[in-house]
Amino acid sequence: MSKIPVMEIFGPTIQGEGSMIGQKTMFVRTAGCDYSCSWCDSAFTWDGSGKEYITQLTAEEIWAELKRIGGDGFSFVTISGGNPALLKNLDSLVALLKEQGIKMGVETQGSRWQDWFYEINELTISPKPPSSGMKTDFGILDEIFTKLQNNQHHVSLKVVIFNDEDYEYGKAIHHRYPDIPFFFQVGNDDSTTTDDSKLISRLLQKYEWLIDKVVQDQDVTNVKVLPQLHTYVWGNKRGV
Ligand SMILES: C[S@@+](CC[C@H](N)C(=O)[O-])C[C@H]1O[C@@H](n2cnc3c(N)ncnc32)[C@H](O)[C@@H]1O
Ligand SMILES: Nc1nc2[nH]cc(C(=O)O)c2c(=O)[nH]1
Ligand code: SF4
Ligand SMILES: [Mg+2]
Repeated sequence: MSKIPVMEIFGPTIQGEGSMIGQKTMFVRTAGCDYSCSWCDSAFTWDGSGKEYITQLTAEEIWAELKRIGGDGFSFVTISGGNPALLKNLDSLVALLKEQGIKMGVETQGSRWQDWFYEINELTISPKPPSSGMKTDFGILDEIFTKLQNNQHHVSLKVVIFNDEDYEYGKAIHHRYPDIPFFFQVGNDDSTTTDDSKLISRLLQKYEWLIDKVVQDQDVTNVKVLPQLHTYVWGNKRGV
């Protein structure tokens, strides 16, 4: 059986972001990313600092770990990373979870397509704005939405916003794919601090700033504005 590079498996917790916010879920976080966003809150998946936590697991071993820590108390699994879309062989995990009656969410930046996307119940595509330092490949992004358009697939767009330029980028993404549910997400520019009360008041201010922009903007109507809910509860803690 082929092995999947896994950084962490945790839960049950709640989905803190995007279209499934509040959903009780387990998480499987894969290792490795084709991007290196300047503000990545999960840089340990790709910058070498989490190397010792990476294990190579088969789909069956991941399922066994999910059951060991989650018991019968879950029916949803979110696969994030790193970029899980780098892994063609995640099809084995996706098939196994489907067989077990588990619904799945995936978090990816939209830089790669995989055929197993068709099996995902809630696919979140999160293109990266200028502040990340990354360049969006619109060819691949177009391909992803073209492939998914005739499927009853739940796919949404989520763009993290740190500044005005990011906001303009988010709008451009929304206007390019107007039929895809769109989420503006507050950027966390201090993803290492352990001072939770300082972090939360800062993130609340940023949330208010982002809400103000959206409510005053005549060019955007059908969008949602969300914080990373888990940071308000657990700060920058890992594995929650
Ligand atoms: C860690 S990424 C992993 C999945 C995939 N690589 C991606 O970027 O979509 C999961 C989500 O966290 C978001 N994220 C990463 N760092 C963040 C930060 N500092 N503040 C807010 N959101 C962040 C990403 O934009 C993405 O939507
Ligand atoms: N609770 C919780 N919700 C999340 N939503 C997306 C996450 C991610 O890192 O991909 C994440 C995470 O790490 N924790
Ligand atoms: S694409 Fe996602 S995991 Fe990769 S560096 Fe950017 S935020 Fe981090
Ligand atoms: Mg996270």
